[in-house]
Amino acid sequence: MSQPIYDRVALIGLGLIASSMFWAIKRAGLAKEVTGYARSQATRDTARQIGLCDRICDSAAEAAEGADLVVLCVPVGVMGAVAQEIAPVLKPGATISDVGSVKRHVIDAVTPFVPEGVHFIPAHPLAGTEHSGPESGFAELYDNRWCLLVPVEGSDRAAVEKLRALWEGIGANVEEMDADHHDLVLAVTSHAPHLIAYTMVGVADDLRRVTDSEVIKYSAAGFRDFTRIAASDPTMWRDVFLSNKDATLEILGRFTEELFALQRAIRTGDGDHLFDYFTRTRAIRRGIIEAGQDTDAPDFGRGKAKS
Ligand SMILES: NC(=O)c1ccc[n+]([C@@H]2O[C@H](COP(=O)([O-])OP(=O)(O)OC[C@H]3O[C@@H](n4cnc5c(N)ncnc54)[C@H](O)[C@@H]3O)[C@@H](O)[C@H]2O)c1
Ligand SMILES: O=C(O)C(=O)C[C@]1(C(=O)O)C=C[C@@H](O)C=C1
Repeated sequence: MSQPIYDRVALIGLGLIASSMFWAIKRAGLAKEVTGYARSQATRDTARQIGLCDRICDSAAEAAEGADLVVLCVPVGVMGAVAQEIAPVLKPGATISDVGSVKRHVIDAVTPFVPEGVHFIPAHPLAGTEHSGPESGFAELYDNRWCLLVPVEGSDRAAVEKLRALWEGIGANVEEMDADHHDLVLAVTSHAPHLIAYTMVGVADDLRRVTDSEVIKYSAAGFRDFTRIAASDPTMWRDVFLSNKDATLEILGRFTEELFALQRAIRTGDGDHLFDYFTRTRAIRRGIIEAGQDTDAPDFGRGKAKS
């Protein structure tokens, strides 16, 4: 057990990310009290039943009042509205943070409501699953995963370091990044891949009408991975795409160009193009495994990839 970093932490929105934060904060003893609030009565009831948070409140303002750290764990599209709701009760010197998958939009939406004397430090843990809701969280979610802090101009360094200590205390490796750069990187590594998975599963579903249940019956491992990603929360991902429009469209444009080139290589029988392309992409995968970034990958061959 560590020393508490904050006396009181408030988690607004009690889904996968908040519930995992709660269990990890408790595991390490990083806060004296954690309060929580979710919009629906059903979620609050479930949270109480499973012992999520020390105190479940019936409004966001009640949960945030007197907190030293308030973390917005709601979909990106409602961050601004929730910040507006809690702004009047935030205590001077408190930190307000978020976990949204997009940063520029959240900064623009929340900043107007941050009271004088309150520190706003956006964050994004690069960890998740396809599950959502209060029962989906687990203490180990952030272990050895990145959490990116995106301090805004003039952020108080002591407040940033305190938030860094919290994320490190719950298992994450922390780095700082500029908001626009974050949104471009995540468009490549997370947002576009999710859209591609949604599309692939949608195509297979259309095809299913022709082949009956064969798509499901014979679904290969690659396709099953797509279906896992495509099972992610629709509200969360709708908001991600609508709020990271430019970067996602830029990456999808490049994706479409490369897809056309591969399509052409198949049509014209250009095996060299296909072979060179797949050799390049294989090296990327091996690089990720060698860097220890894929904790799900089997151990065999790790660090011993042949060319
Ligand atoms: N799931 C992931 O893989 C992942 C990873 C990193 C970051 N994120 C980000 O974390 C945030 C939360 O995602 P999650 O996966 O925990 O979602 P989730 O669907 O599991 O939980 C979201 C919670 O927010 C509540 N909520 C929605 N609107 C609200 C409102 N107006 N006021 C109060 N509560 C409200 C919902 O009832 C729910 O309890 C999102 O911004 C998402 O972009 C998600
Ligand atoms: O592992 C998964 O299921 C995820 O999709 C997690 C994932 C990702 O794309 O890596 C999803 C959204 C985030 O904002 C961060 C992490």
